[in-house]
Amino acid sequence: MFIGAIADDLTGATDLCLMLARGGMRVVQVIGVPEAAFDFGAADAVVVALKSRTVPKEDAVAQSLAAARRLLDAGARQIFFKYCSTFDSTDEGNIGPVTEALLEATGAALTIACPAFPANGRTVYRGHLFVGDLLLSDSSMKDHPLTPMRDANLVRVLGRQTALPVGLVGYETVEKGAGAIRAAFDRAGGEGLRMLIVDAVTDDQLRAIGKAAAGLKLVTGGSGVAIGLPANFGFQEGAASAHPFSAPAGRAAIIAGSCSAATRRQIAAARAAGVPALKVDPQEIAEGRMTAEAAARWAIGSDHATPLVFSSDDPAEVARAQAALGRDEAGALVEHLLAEVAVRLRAAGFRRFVVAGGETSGAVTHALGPKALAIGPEIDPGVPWTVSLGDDEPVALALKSGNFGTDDFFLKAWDLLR
Ligand SMILES: Nc1ncnc2c1ncn2[C@@H]1O[C@H](COP(=O)(O)OP(=O)(O)O)[C@@H](O)[C@H]1O
Ligand SMILES: O=C(O)[C@@H](O)C(=O)COP(=O)(O)O
Repeated sequence: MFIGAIADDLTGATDLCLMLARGGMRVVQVIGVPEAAFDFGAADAVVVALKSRTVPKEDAVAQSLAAARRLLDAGARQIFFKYCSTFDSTDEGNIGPVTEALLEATGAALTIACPAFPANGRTVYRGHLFVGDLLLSDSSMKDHPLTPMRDANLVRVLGRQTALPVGLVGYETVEKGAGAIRAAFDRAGGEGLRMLIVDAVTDDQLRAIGKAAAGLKLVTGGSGVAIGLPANFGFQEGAASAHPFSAPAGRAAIIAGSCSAATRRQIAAARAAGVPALKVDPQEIAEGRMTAEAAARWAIGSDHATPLVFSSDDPAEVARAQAALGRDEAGALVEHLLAEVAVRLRAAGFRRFVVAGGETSGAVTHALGPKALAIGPEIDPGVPWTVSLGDDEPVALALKSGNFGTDDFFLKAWDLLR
């Protein structure tokens, strides 16, 4: 194993797997901290998918450390901590505390933090994160149900999450290439800095950052900064690496718990194209007026190829549900219901699921119970099809990050399985 990665959510893990596979590596995604006896097979890179983005920071640190120990014991040469390309976190964490713990576990003096992912419009300039043309704090991420992002200055955001000194490697340095970037790392290390936000606006800059990071025991960021890492171990971008992929036959459904702008557009496009959709509302769930049994029965009874069950709503409605129920309770009610719907659908013969939302994907995947996922073809940047491994009843899962994918994602994803 060359790269051992820890991802703070399920969609982020598949996103990273896709990037490493495109870099020529054989990649396996493990669900949750693997047991000591877990057989990683011939994987060049293993991505452990946690659901640690919004849990209390102590839990996130404990889970991440347990995963890191397994990966280091299995021989991982470099540890990668994957978080969201929109730096989803709160002032408590979990990016800062987990990075601190992983620095200690790996014995690394210094690491980088780079969420840039130009293919999906995430760029970092002078330490500020942009989503498309907007600063993070002006983007729809300011209204995220669990991790509203209202400051685009990542040095400041990360600085609030850690007592360790945070610095910046600016655009002028990154432009000069890997040698200059490595020299900046050395200088920063000499000054006692421990975490460096790194500017990047293009894939070529990310490749240079990856090359400069060859000597770092710990790298942190979005999947974008992983673009240059496989080459450090002799792998070639584009080399055939994916597991042979074949999706199990069976019925299909779309399950959406993301309230992100892209997911809401995708739902609108699917409905406009005639996909039947059932909306589940947190207050109806809390009052027992909507149940998983009823939602699953609706999907099973549908004569459409890909019925859609969703909770996604606009910021005003999310705020209303949160005011009535509490933020975490509203989220948990929806996650549990959608996960149970998936379990009931599988029992009824459904074998193909598109799931929208990182927390939602975590809940659904944990409920379905696979231990690992094999990575299949790319639907859109950052979103591959996957198939569950070591499962009596394998399922094909497309775990879509809330803000990824074109508007027709829920319509076109199935074409790759035909
Ligand atoms: N209508 C709603 N009201 C309140 N919370 C909701 C609603 N729909 C979904 N949620 C919660 O919002 C969170 C969305 O997070 P996630 O699934 O990670 O999506 P994303 O990928 O867009 O971040 C989940 O915890 C989900 O249960
Ligand atoms: O880096 C990214 O943007 C994604 O891989 C990711 O982690 C997104 O998380 P969700 O939007 O919560 O799915």
